[in-house]
Amino acid sequence: MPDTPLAPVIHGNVPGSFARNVLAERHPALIEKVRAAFPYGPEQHRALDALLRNTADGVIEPLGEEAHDRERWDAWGSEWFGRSWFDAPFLWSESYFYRQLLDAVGYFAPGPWQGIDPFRPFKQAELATPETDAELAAVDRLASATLAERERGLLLGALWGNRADLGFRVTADGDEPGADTQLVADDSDAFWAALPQGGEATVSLVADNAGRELLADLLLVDHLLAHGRAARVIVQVKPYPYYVSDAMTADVVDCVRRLTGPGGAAAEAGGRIWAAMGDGRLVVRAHPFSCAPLPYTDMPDDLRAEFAATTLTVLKGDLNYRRLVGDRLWEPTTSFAERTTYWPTPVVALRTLKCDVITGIAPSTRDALDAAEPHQKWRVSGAHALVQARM
Ligand SMILES: O=P(O)(O)OC[C@@]1(O)O[C@H](CO)[C@@H](O)[C@@H]1O
Repeated sequence: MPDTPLAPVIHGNVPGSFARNVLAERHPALIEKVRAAFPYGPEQHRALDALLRNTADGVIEPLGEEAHDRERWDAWGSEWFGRSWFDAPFLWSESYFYRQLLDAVGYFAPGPWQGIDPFRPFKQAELATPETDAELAAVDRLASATLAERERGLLLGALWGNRADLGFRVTADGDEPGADTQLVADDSDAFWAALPQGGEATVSLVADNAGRELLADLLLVDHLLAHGRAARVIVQVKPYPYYVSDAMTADVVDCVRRLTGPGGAAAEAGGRIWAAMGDGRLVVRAHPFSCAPLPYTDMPDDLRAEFAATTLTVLKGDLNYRRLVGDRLWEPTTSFAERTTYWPTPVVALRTLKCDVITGIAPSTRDALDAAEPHQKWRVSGAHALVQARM
């Protein structure tokens, strides 16, 4: 790791902060949303009530003795047990909240609710929206564009798809990106240059949200494979439901089926993706560390080796960005390249800005954003996005 002085780790105990708002507002709202989405029984209602009370003013409890991943969570941060949710590092407390929510709804326990994704109704609803129809129809228009336009459109589609995360929507104002959307950094030329046609590259894509974001990601992946910019793509998803809409293998399946449905260019892409999964050019992986409450600097050797065996890694979304550069209050001009030197391949981040963490922007960009938006709202509003590369 380079010499950049470390910025403070983000905690949820700072009044008025984004992190505190997530713990105090977003999580309770999410519990109620999940509760309303399923005909859960009394046991689950009691557990959800308990979680609601606990996150507000209780202390963090360890997982039950029977939990299959108790040891793992002990290793990932048993020092936070017995403390307030607000005093633990934000990344840790948020991740653990999702783990506890799964316990409350019986996701891991043997029984009828085992394996029922509490976020599935929201993910599915998104795949059925008119906006999704419109996006798939737009793939036809892209097919007749020049190659450069098509590549720009596919990359921006995957980028802005990240605004659609369902956790963000629990508390965000407004739904769709507005006209004021803009890129605060754009290294997309470096991304394409790293993947020349016929270069036999293997690309790792660390996915973020299911639904529209994943559809756009898969269309980008299809393009990389179909145009010889990659010979193989490994898509990393989550092994269990996480951060509301994070993609799992089931969501990849839903998206591929959705793509193949409507006909036209999207369906052709869906057919190619299906075939690529069949012959191993597109591989889906779900490593347990994908749901770890830790930065990627702590990734285990086996996962590091998986990434190291590839040509380039693309990390999607806000949470992956936090884990990539560290969940800290960086000065926005902190070097992205320095923060990511530890990553075993060249790395590209595609994210919309929905939390306090930001690195790698020019001083003039920071100054313009600070001047335009009081209280640095640009960091969290989802109205801005970036493509950052370290080659
Ligand atoms: O990773 P994603 O889906 O782009 O965003 C996740 C998110 O909505 O959740 C976190 C706060 O709860 C932030 O990192 C971000 O706002």
